[in-house]
Amino acid sequence: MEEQKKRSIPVLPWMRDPLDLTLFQQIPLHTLPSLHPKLKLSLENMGISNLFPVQVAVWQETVGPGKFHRDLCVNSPTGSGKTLAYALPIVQLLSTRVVTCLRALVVVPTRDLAFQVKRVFDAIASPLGLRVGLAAGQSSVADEISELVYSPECEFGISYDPEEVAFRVRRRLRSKVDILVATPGRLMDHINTTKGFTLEHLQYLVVDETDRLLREAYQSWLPAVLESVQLNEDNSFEPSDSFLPCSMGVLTTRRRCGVERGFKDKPYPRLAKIVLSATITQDPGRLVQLELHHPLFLRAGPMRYRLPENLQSFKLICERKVKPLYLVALLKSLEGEKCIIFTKSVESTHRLCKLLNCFGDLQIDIKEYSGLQHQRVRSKTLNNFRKGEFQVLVSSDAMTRGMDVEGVRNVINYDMPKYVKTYVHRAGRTARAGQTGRCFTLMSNDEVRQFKKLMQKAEASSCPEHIIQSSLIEALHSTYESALKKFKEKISKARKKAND
Ligand SMILES: Nc1ncnc2c1ncn2[C@@H]1O[C@H](COP(=O)(O)OP(=O)(O)OP(=O)(O)O)[C@@H](O)[C@H]1O
Repeated sequence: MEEQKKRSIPVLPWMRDPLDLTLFQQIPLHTLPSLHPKLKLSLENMGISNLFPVQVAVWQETVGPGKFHRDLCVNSPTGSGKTLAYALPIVQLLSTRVVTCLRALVVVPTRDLAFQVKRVFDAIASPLGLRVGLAAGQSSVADEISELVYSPECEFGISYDPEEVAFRVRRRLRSKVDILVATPGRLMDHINTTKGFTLEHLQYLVVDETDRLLREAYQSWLPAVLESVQLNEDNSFEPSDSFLPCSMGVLTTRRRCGVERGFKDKPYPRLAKIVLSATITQDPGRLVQLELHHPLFLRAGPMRYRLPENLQSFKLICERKVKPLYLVALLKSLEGEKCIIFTKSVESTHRLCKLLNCFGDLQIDIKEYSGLQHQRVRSKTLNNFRKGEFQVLVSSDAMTRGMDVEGVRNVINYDMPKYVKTYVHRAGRTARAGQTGRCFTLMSNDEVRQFKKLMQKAEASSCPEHIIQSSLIEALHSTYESALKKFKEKISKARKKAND
């Protein structure tokens, strides 16, 4: 009944006829004739020789024949290369810019994801002389401001007209960056309080992990951005793709023009948008907030949720009270392969990590990554995990969205996810970029049915049971007893310390 009700929720008309990404092939870089040579070189330096299907499709609709006449809504699996799918066309389209000002804004939900996306832009935009900024609370607001805006000296010569002087002062501050990667909170700080920070020249807006960003208002960042841009749209009307400085050092932005239905074919300048997620929302009420222009929906196949092609899913059935034993046995069998364990909450993450570290003979370096930790600690842990300094990360769902760590061979759901979206994002930390990967989900007998339903929504063709020999579990019992004792001692010591 509930399922039927959900199915009957209407979707927006443009979502009913998607462009199927599975019909696109990977293509070698040299077959893209318009690709900027420096961009091609940067990609080659990154070890990239082909573009993935989603990247080809977005390129065609932006730089290619589509010419960005429509906004794009992209629903493509985890690890399919969505970051480069938007970064490449934006960098190519900005490669002819003359003066630096903020032309592209990429909004992502978390700070670690913002660092990751900035790194991708840095690699391809810097060789073209484009500057990329970060507004994610990585440093103090003052430091961040100094990286984003500056005041050019003695630029306009002498003037005796007070109106002109006031105008010049207002316009004095300039952007240091062409592209900004931001989290909503810091973005709003800059919109509201940073002098000289302006979105008036913005031409491209990317909303990554759209469903997550639309789920929470985050200080109404989206209306604030659209409003700041619209203020300027009223003043700039000439359709052109170029960005020219005009007289007196003041910049005029010429946004891409579009032909909107209901506007009697009148072209008007607009902000071009790309919104993406592996689990895009279909909720019309949420999607309309994005004010997409004649949107084109790009989706991989007919299903709403799609798992990476080379992902294998397994279920591991055991009684609740012996779950830690099964987990330890599983970790031992994975023989030090890079692995992320997901739990249901930050508290569970902390406890499980502590408990695993009490297993003396496990000989696997295990670290915690959760919202309970200070951001600095979290980022350091993630960097060390990336570098391969330890093999197992125990994480809360802070890690699920977008994070790309090379070489993660296995994901373990210590706690079964409640929602298919959570499964998709957790499992998607492995089997990225066409690699193989496995996702194990621990569950008790009474959770099996619920898990089956969840997997059906994710179009998982099969999810066999992973069997762990009972002899292995029995052999672990005594180690578990002493680990548990050690764990309890540690917990009570920590409590005592906190109370002192
Ligand atoms: N054309 C390519 N060739 C080889 N590797 C690529 C290519 N494009 C992207 N990659 C790599 O694929 C991995 C996944 O890319 P990315 O993080 O953009 O995926 P995503 O679709 O955004 O995933 P998620 O939905 O989890 O955020 C990255 O390590 C990236 O470097």
